[in-house]
Amino acid sequence: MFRFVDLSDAEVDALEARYGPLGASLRELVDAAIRTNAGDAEVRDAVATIEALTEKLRIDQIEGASGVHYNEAGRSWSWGNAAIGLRNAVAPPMDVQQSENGDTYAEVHLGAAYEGPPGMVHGGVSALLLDHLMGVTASRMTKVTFTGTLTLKYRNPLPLGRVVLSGEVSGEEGRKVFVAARIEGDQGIAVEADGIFIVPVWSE
Ligand SMILES: CCCCCCCC(=O)SCCNC(=O)CCNC(=O)[C@H](O)C(C)(C)COP(=O)(O)OP(=O)(O)OC[C@H]1O[C@@H](n2cnc3c(N)ncnc32)[C@H](O)[C@@H]1OP(=O)(O)O
Repeated sequence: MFRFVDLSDAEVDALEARYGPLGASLRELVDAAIRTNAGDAEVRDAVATIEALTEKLRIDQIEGASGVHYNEAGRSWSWGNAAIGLRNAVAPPMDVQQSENGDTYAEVHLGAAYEGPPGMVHGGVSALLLDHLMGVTASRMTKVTFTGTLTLKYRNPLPLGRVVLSGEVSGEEGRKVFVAARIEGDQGIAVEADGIFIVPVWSE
């Protein structure tokens, strides 16, 4: 499930330097595709070019999904992750910062690809980002935790643009870790979340 890979941090850095720009270009492409007014000929041409690029990348592929990896130094990476995946154009990607006391923080720019109501962030996208940040908060990057229950209160619409997420552990009880978190935009808190994260019995 979590796969050990015999790579040094420098080797992981080199791979991230190779594939990171690919993910960034794809995000630009998604935004451009949503917002373009190009005509029939240009769009047909773009489709052919994209299909040719896809063929090129398909030449050498791994089996299945990207997975979660870690190395001997304890570094962990999940390049396909829907919230933080460096190589995943679906992911903003969110970069979760963790302070010494375990509290978490992330600042993300959500553009046209994350729209739900007009000009607003899709509620499911808020849930995705909160779930991930809260999972990191619960795990403190030292143990495996799975989302058991996530309760969301959508208090205000969240305009597209810069959003800030923050979270902290609010309690622990046996294998259950309770986490509180929120996501806010320029007009204040939009979504509040409470979660119960479980340390699975198999990971103990
Ligand atoms: C660092 C990377 C961060 C990534 C963050 C991403 C977050 C995610 O997306 S995780 C994926 C989504 N979640 C899942 O797929 C979880 C699916 N569910 C499962 O695998 C299991 O049901 C799991 C692991 C939650 C619990 O299984 P198990 O270890 O057998 O727990 P179990 O022994 O039944 O229960 C342990 C305790 O947790 C409680 N509990 C179990 N399930 C839940 C639940 N869904 N909600 C609340 N409490 C629960 C039980 O009541 C029990 O409490 P108590 O000790 O007080 O009796």
